[in-house]
Amino acid sequence: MTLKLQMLGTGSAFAKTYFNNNALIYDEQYTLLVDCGVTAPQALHQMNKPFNEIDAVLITHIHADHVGGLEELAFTMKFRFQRKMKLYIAEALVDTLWENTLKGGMYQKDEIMQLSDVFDVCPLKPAMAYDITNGLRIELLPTQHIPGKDSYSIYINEHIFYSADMTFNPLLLHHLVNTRGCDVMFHECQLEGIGEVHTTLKELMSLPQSMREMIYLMHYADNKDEFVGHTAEITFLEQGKIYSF
Ligand SMILES: Nc1ccn([C@@H]2O[C@@H]3COP(=O)(O)O[C@H]3[C@H]2O)c(=O)n1
Ligand SMILES: [Zn+2]
Ligand SMILES: [Zn+2]
Repeated sequence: MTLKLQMLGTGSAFAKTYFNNNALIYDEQYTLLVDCGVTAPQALHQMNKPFNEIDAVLITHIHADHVGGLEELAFTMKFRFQRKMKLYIAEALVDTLWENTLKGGMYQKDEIMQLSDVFDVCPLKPAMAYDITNGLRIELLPTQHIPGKDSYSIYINEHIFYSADMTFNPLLLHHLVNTRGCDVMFHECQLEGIGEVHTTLKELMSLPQSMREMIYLMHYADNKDEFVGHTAEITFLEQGKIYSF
């Protein structure tokens, strides 16, 4: 199963030269949007890709750079394309996405009263694999990001780890490589400072060479170019480029 991945953006939450860290995953004619941040509508517009060319959206956690574009996506689907997009979301996030994020902007008496009025909601149980298509299997892995906040990484097709936002978890990374056949990691990265809610480049550099070779960095700050050439075997993911795995 070969998948294609294209980052809509590779920036950290407040980056200004990169769009939010959101991805398109392609399996032949099927397109899954992974996270839909504030900048996702603009990024898709620049790629000439209207919302109705996307089959489903999956969200990893509730921060504006991951869900801030959902209101525009859902309104556009409802009023312009007259249909709902499929929304893959951890079951623990369903109520809070509506009550604490979307309801304020989207509520409309008798028309939009709940999340299922604007999305075809598909709640996912963590640590359970789901076949989205014949060639795309996803599993949400609960990971630490912000204290008390549910947040998930994604394990794709039994060999690709997509961290989303998380603090460094070398035990999980070793476990995935040693017992689950992981050989590619798209990992978020804080280039400088202490990683209170993110994983730092320094932490990723502390992994063995064999694991560094698997890592593609994403969710990085505007000064990323200062670090090119200083990441040993680790590679930077480039916004807009299509990768095959
Ligand atoms: N305890 C926190 C909480 C949040 N933040 C910043 O807010 C951003 C929210 O999106 P993010 O991509 O998770 O990155 C977070 C931090 O930049 C932070 O730096 N410390
Ligand atoms: Zn983020
Ligand atoms: Zn976050």
